[in-house]
Amino acid sequence: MKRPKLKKASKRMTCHKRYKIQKKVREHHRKLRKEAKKRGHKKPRKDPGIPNSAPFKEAVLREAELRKQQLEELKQQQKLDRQKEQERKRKLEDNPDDEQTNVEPQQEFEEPKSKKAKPGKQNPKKLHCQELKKVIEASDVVLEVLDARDPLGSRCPQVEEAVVQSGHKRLILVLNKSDLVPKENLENWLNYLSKELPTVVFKASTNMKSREKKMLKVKKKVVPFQSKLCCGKEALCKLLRSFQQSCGKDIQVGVVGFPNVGKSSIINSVKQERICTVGVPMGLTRSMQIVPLDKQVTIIDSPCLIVSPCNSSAALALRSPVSIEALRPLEAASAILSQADSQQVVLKYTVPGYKDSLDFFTKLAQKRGLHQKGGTPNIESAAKLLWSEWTGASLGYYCHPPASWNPSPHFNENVAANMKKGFNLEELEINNAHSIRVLKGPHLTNRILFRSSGPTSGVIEEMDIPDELPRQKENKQDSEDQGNDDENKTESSDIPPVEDNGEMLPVESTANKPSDGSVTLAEMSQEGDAYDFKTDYV
Ligand SMILES: Nc1nc2c(ncn2[C@@H]2O[C@H](COP(=O)(O)OP(=O)(O)OP(=O)(O)O)[C@@H](O)[C@H]2O)c(=O)[nH]1
Repeated sequence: MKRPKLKKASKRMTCHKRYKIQKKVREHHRKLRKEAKKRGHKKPRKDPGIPNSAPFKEAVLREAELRKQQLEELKQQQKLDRQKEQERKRKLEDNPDDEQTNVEPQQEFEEPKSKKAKPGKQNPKKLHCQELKKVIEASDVVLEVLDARDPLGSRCPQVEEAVVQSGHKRLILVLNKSDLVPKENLENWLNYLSKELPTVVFKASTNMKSREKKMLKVKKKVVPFQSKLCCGKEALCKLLRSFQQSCGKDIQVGVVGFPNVGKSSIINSVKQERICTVGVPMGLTRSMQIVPLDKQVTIIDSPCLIVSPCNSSAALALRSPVSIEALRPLEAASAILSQADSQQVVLKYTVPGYKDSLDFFTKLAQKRGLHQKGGTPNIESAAKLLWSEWTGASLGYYCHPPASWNPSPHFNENVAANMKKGFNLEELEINNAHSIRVLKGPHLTNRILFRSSGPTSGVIEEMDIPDELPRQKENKQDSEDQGNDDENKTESSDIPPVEDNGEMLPVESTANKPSDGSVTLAEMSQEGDAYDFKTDYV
């Protein structure tokens, strides 16, 4: 006989009873606190974080983020190992007599180990390239994310060529970080880039904290997200949908670009959720991540493009995800400074005029109170400060677009026309105009004119990456051999050579003359060292 279903007892109670319980709970907590106080326990103090005025705030955050990532990966690895061990034990327990199964699980267990060992031995840059190629191959539309502060410098001819050669893929340029450049400049760039490819003006949401995330989920209607923080989302989504409708099939959209241009931030902004890892450290994304936008459109996040060693020192300094210690800060910062407008630099950093980069770093160190023992200005710290600001996400610098339109070699008028097929470009134009209207430009003192080095070459073929890192190994060996000698070296050993008259040698010449046996920026890249994966991608 079927039993009638019992109705669940209601948890409702009288207010009197509820308040009584709450009071009891409060009393209980008070008692616990009192007892803890008696035992000498103090309430743990809240971490106040790093103040904005702290020097190297971004560098410190970067390192903390990397450490966190490494820890998470280690935990994940340990968890996987534990799971495999448990599985093996369970199989052994199930079939203790079966010799074959005794052997097989062992092999099964060992095989992934050897597979896992491979990536460690293989150059991690190659893995990076493999992932990137997978993303490009899987995509119908490739979004090339450009930093609006240097759009030309964040274009990668190699990726564009790969997309053009595929024949059927489409390429869209996304001008991200448009909040960091003056409006007129943004308009000029939009006009310039739109001649070649569909271009979307974008400003990704940057401070989407977990609290905001919760708020989004709870109060779906009162979302401060779109209006306040993100700009260009509608334009991008409508553009992708217009293409999807013209294709009549589901589409995959790959997001590619150099480190820190905001690929993951764009995906998070479009999804209005913190799905992809975002942060100031360069090269945070290490593998592709598939994010469905809706039923028809899927977005794929990709690891950053690898910068080729043939680029200028400034391009290497701005786009190589090396740790600040691995990079020679004075060399990197001088390369950046040499391409910036000196008057605006003076205005931004509120230092008196400077003769050369060494003079500037000395003055900056004095201004910011960066001193070594004995009170001499710590110019290396000043250089690090400048470098971390320029590779961070808040400094507003901008470049002028070329006077005339010079299409990239792989683009001709036919290719450009082909790339625009299937998109609703009139709608895009209206949406872009709206985005520019809504955006506030950076403050006058936060605008530095920068001379772009032109498109940055990227490495997308695995074979272009060396297997071994001979120089790095040599250096390691050397430093081990030198032992205590190195420890005795002062910080000044990193300072680039200075001419007799006190002037610092040009960046290129200093790049060729490492004073302490360490490799220069260009050398590091050539030998696969620009990405210090030991430090950044353990
Ligand atoms: N001001 C501003 N900052 C942005 C914008 N988009 C991203 N950022 C910041 O730029 C930094 C890098 O953003 P990510 O989304 O991690 O960049 P990514 O291209 O995915 O970086 P990788 O993982 O290195 O490839 C973060 O600190 C973001 O907060 C933007 O539109 N405006």
